[in-house]
Amino acid sequence: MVLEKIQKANDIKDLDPEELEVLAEEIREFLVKKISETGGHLASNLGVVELTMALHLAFELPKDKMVWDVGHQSYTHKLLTGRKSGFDDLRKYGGMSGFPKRKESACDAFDTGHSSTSISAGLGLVKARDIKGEDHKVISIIGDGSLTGGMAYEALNNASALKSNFIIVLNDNNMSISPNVGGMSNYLNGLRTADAYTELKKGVEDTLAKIPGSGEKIIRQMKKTKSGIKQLFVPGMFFEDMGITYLGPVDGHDVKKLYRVFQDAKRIKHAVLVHVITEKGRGYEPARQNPSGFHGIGPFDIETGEPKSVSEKDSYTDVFSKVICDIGKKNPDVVAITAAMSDGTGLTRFSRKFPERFFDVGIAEEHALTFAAGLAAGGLKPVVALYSSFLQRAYDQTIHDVCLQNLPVVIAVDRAGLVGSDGETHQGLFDLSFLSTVPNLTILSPKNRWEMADMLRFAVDFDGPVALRYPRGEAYEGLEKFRAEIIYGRSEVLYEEEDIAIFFVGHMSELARSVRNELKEIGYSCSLINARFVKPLDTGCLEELAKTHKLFITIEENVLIGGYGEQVLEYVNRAKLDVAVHSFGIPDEYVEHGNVEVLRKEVGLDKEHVTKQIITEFISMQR
Ligand SMILES: Cc1ncc(C[n+]2csc(CCOP(=O)(O)OP(=O)(O)O)c2C)c(N)n1
Ligand SMILES: CC(=O)[C@@H](O)[C@H](O)COP(=O)(O)O
Ligand SMILES: [Mg+2]
Repeated sequence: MVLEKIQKANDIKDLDPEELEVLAEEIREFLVKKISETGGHLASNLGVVELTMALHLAFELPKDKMVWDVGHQSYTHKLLTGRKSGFDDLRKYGGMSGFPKRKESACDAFDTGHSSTSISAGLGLVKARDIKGEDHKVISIIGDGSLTGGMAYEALNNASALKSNFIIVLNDNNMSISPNVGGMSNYLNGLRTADAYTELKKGVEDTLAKIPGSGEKIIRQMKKTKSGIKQLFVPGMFFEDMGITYLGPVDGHDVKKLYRVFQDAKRIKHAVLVHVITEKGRGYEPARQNPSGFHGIGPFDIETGEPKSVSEKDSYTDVFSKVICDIGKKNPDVVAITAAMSDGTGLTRFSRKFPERFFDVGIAEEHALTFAAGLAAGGLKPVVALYSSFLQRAYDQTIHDVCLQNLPVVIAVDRAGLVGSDGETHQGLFDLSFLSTVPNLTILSPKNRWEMADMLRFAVDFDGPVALRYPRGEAYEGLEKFRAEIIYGRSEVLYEEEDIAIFFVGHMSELARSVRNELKEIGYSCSLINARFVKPLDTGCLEELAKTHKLFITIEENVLIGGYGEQVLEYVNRAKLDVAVHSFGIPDEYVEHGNVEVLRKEVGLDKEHVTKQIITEFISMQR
């Protein structure tokens, strides 16, 4: 096997040229096999096999620095830098990450996970290199989907003034997770068909450059002209006009051509963009036919491409997806917005039913929130569905554009809490803290699938901004008999006893309920309260229950700092209530990848740990 010859970075350079094609095939076979067992990001990785090989042939690792945008397509890079055995426990707790990690390898120059950061980070590495007088190349590899994100343009704008080499590789497969959207995507479509121009341009430029004295001047003049003829010579004018040399489009599955263009790119003394055309899912027919379905996938059967396990139960996202359609049918003012995550957030169903009221804005969370604010100011009822960790991008817009004007925008905060295999960059562990500080914003979280539906209806009917937070995965079907009407700012007391009161936020219902059952079995008197609203805090409920309880317990899947528990404690102290407070949540650290149940144990959000801690706390209070 040729792949066996790759034990460490740069080993690929020792292969015979005819072995490269075999290597590409073996890598694809390896990726399909491994990801069919562990799950992971398949389609994007299959698309960049040759591109990654060419990069590894043309550059020297770890001396040269590669920054992979999002990083979900870095599997071949991991293979070529000696991490083959890591694929056995890819994305498992303690195992190899699905994203580049500096702590994992010296060949990973920058950690990624969220999109559109690679050009900024790459430019930073370039400037650091130049200031320190070092001599290496910096290459940022960004996808066409990630090029819809605002940060990429801020970085290009900044990079255009550069006077030293910086290589930006645009990996254009004409896909984000779903088909890519927007004007830049259309522009790239135009360039994609201009294959002949590259050779023509190079030929013309080479010939002109040979004219002694005036050749270079003619080329410069030609690039400045406003006439349409420039198109013929200068594809990629958008970039060229900014001062960034455009090379391409190049066939992203032709290692030799790619290698040659990277050698050309190395010689340019400013920022250069190499436009590479690849095919998402290449080499595995089910992924090629359905790249969205094979973007991020669980274990699957290689023969059929079918997932190995399918849940019969609805996820919280499924409930959102169905109920928002029902709401949309009755209320023509309801519009829905996604930032390139229509499948993940469940909005695809809405998009099919109400295409004119659905907006995929690209990977542009900041814009999504301000756009929603504009829609609301214009009299509509926007529902923006985002993952918790991607909402981090749009914090200012949430404050400045939505909440400051008290506009009735619903922010559906999906993937809140631990998400699992994607790890640190994707865990939704901060939203309660950063949203709770925002005036005018109401924050809700459902205890089960029925409350998810009720809360969504409540949020859409409410005249002001609302964040509705719910996790990845199956919607809880317990506590089904509790379905009291949702009253603004009021918690829901499920069981009222004495001594210990357990307050939980959203999907911590399952844990809180099982802890209470455990405590009841050994004779404790214990109330159970569904917070429902994290903001406003139900202070009346706290005051009332403080009269009959000695210990308040809070449970949330959010960092403890700034979370629900801290707000409860702050109020108890401020109002001088005679009750102790103990909070369970995520400690002040990043939580890595792994199975969610395993991670919950690691952070102490499991039944055994919580029960034991409560008993210890309660006994120590009695002394
Ligand atoms: C800020 C942010 N929003 C959303 C995502 C989710 N996401 C991950 S990959 C991806 C599509 C990226 O498309 P592209 O850059 O073209 O890469 P491809 O998968 O096509 O290789 C999206 C939307 C993200 N990682 N970061
Ligand atoms: C890389 C990325 O950001 C997405 O592909 C993400 O992994 C999707 O996560 P879900 O599987 O939770 O939709
Ligand atoms: Mg793409």
